[in-house]
Amino acid sequence: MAIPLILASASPARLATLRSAGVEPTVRASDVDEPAVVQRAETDLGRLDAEDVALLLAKAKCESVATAVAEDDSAPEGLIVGCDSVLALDGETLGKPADASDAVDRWRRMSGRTGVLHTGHWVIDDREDGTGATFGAVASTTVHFADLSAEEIDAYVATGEPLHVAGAFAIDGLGGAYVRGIEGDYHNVVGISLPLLREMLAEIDVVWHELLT
Ligand SMILES: Nc1nc2c(ncn2[C@@H]2O[C@H](COP(=O)(O)OP(=O)(O)OP(=O)(O)O)[C@@H](O)[C@H]2O)c(=O)[nH]1
Repeated sequence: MAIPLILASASPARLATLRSAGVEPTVRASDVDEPAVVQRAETDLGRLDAEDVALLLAKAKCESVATAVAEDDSAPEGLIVGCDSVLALDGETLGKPADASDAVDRWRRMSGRTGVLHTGHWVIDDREDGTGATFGAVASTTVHFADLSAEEIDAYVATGEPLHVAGAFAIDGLGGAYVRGIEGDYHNVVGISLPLLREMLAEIDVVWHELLT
């Protein structure tokens, strides 16, 4: 019997990535107000860098779902995993574009340049016989963007894909032609780093294949 995993994310890409690796999670999205969480933290701590933001939001989502699971007698016990992805470019932390105009502006800056896609991962061991551990980590992947003409940027944004993803690009989608290369974990760009998750679970003595259905 596989150890149950609860994915605290509405991301179809994270779900597909886990499924492709043989893990069938229970999806339970959080309703975290991400800008409010960041603003509150920066009021206390000052400006956060991209990795801090990704980890903070992954933690907030995971904890929100853990609270909901605790209040729901019908919810399965298991390992709760939350994630958040952001693109660091020129010292800025970029999530999903606000609108098409923002996506065009982003690509005008990304074209021919390099950014780093950080995905924060947070795990709460909510198993009945588990460790109760709650901890996080960030995986970072360097992304080299191709040189795009203004016409290519407009055409890509017009597809709508950039509007739904952090960094305004999907490496496994229509944006694949616009990524010249990466250094680091590919799935981390898509939204969840499988090797990092494997290492995190090893910290609580969970062996990866114990998750496989
Ligand atoms: N398919 C794909 N999705 C990407 C890529 N880069 C970022 N994303 C998605 O962009 C979204 C980043 O926004 P997040 O706030 O981390 O996650 P979300 O989709 O809002 O879902 P929650 O975890 O419920 O907040 C995630 O769904 C990522 O999977 C990519 O290269 N390919």
